[in-house]
Amino acid sequence: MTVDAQPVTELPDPADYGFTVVPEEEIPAELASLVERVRSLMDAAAHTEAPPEALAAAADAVAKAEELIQGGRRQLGAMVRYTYPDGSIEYGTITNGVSGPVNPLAPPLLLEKDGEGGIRGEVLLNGLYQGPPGLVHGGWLAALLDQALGTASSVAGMPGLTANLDVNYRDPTPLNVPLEISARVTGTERRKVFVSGEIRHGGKVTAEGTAIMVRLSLPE
Ligand SMILES: CCCCC/C=C\C/C=C\C/C=C\C/C=C\CCCC(=O)SCCNC(=O)CCNC(=O)[C@H](O)C(C)(C)COP(=O)(O)OP(=O)(O)OC[C@H]1O[C@@H](n2cnc3c(N)ncnc32)[C@H](O)[C@@H]1OP(=O)(O)O
Repeated sequence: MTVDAQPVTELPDPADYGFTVVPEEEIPAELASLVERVRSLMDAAAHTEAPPEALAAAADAVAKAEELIQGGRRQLGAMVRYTYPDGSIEYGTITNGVSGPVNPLAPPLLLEKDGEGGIRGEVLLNGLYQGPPGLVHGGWLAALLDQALGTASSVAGMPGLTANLDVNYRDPTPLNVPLEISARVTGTERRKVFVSGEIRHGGKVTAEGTAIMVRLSLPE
């Protein structure tokens, strides 16, 4: 396979393209804690069997909480800048639906470099991500793989968009247990970056995927 999709030495800075960039370490602790609280609230709301009066009182309290944080809304495409322990930098959308640090919908997914050119991470999916009883929804597994595959391409210096994603489900993936995610670049051809990755539970692959990421072609 030819190697034309050369890694760039420095990632493009989204600020040069008009996006707000928030360094991860500058996300207020109070916001992180609110997001965690909302995640927990979503799980509680999805599973509650509390009586109607309690539900009505809870809805009122949530409406009040929402009022408190209105006014001042972040730019839709705002990005977060992560600095890895080796000093290298990575960008993501701050509200990314799979890994955005301020998005309560995103399961807390932290991806780090695996020391061999790829990335790895751990995630625990609760009942909010359920498909079949007790099992993770296949769409969420595909989303997690997509994110990991995109990040693998990006940390290799070749950020891009997913053109094609191919997922195989090998074994049911249980809820409420730690899952391991890994991904790496396997080849390049012109702007195409080929990536592969897996989700494992207890060392066993439950879902695996490959993708073709097409490197961003940015205006000069
Ligand atoms: C703006 C500044 C920002 C700076 C950012 C800095 C840093 C990083 C930022 C972000 C990236 C980091 C992490 C992202 C992590 C995760 C995100 C998850 C991933 C996603 O959630 S992402 C959303 C879903 N994704 C889409 O929304 C894509 C919609 N789509 C398109 O936007 C176009 O379709 C595109 C761009 C894909 C290609 O369009 P294009 O015009 O640029 O290129 P073109 O068509 O010429 O294709 C070039 C070569 O790819 C081959 N090719 C094309 N399509 C193919 C296919 N389907 N299957 C097999 N091969 C295919 C061609 O055959 C040709 O190959 P060949 O060289 O052999 O001829």
